[in-house]
Amino acid sequence: MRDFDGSHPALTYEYGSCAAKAKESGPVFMLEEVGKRNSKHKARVLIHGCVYNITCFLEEHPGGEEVLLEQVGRDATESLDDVDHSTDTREMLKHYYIGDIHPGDRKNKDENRKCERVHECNMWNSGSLHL
Ligand code: HEM
Repeated sequence: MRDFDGSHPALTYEYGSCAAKAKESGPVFMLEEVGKRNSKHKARVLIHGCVYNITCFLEEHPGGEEVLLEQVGRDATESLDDVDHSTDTREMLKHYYIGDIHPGDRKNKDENRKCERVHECNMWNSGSLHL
């Protein structure tokens, strides 16, 4: 019989005490790694030196799924910046943040840019969720 007290360890971390425990930045990816094994079911992109998993957003994108799929596994910075996206887009990206790109794979203009993330457990009091 499984000893299960109803609290999954991962969920405890994510939604319980993550504010105290969560690291400020995520894992570091090599560009090559971001480019591997992407699909509609696992869609990662690099934007300004930050790595995002946008799988859940593909179908929601107001500009269509296709344009995002073309960027999957790549540096989508220019394509994103070429379109007149609102500041909401930047806010939204924080929710999909999964890590940083290795400093050796960063473009110069991304050097001092800090990747921002939203701690889901903190959404209610961080002001990042506008009700
Ligand atoms: C992961 C990256 C992206 C996110 C989070 C994102 C998010 C959004 C959001 C929230 C909008 C609604 C309008 C706004 O608030 O600006 C939008 C619109 C749009 N996006 Fe993106 N976008 C991304 C990447 C791209 C890329 C790479 C392209 C094109 C190559 C693109 C093309 C468009 C277009 C054409 C619209 C306008 C749709 C319309 O008003 O009919 N987006 N996007």
